[in-house]
Amino acid sequence: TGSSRPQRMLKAVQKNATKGDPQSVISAIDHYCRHKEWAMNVGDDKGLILDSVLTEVNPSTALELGTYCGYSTVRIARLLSPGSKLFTVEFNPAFAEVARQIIAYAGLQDKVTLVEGSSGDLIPKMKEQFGIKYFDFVFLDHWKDRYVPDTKLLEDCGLLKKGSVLLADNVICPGAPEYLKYVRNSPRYESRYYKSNLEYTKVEDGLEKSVFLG
Ligand SMILES: Cn1cnc(CNC(=O)c2cc(-c3ccc(F)cc3)cc(O)c2O)c1
Ligand SMILES: [Mg+2]
Repeated sequence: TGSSRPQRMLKAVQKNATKGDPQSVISAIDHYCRHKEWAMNVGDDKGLILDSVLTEVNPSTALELGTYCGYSTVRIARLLSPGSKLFTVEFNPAFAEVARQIIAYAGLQDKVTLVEGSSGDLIPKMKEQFGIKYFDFVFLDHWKDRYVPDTKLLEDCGLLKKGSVLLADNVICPGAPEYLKYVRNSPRYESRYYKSNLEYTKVEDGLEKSVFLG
């Protein structure tokens, strides 16, 4: 059988990027997805917003829900301070396999722990399994109908502290209407919408940044 889109993306990285150079991995994926075949990475436009929020928060322990091929994993991990850690959760084993190779190609494997499984199952186990106290930063980019239940789970498991930042992708396209209602109406969050566009297109999309107030 033929290759998959994630496997073709990995090939493009191995062909066009420099081993150990995260920026070249990001550029190789963006070029491939803009000129060869679209893929659901956060992309370069929203990626710049992700970079700026991440740099502002400078998290010690970050969580990503929805690894896919590891594009945003590389974007986040490349900006972490020494000793900081990124945990990323992916349900799909084929995606996880490609992501591991892309993260390793970027040379970021020591900063990243990729956990395979469903976020709903894994979040309650993270404190005990990885000795995590809190997440300073959470990037939500998995199934859009999981954004609300997993945010509630993070709260209930005591994994958010005052000032923890949630950044959610795709709040317009494909959309996460219940999530926007939840964080915008809750007294426990201060939310702000960053208008942008769906990766590699002119369609509107954006990121919602929500600060947990404790
Ligand atoms: C299967 N699967 C594994 N992970 C996920 C979660 N991610 C998404 O669903 C996702 C979807 C889109 C998108 C798809 C089609 C379209 F026409 C427009 C937008 C964009 C994104 O940035 C996403 O994150 C889905
Ligand atoms: Mg997305």
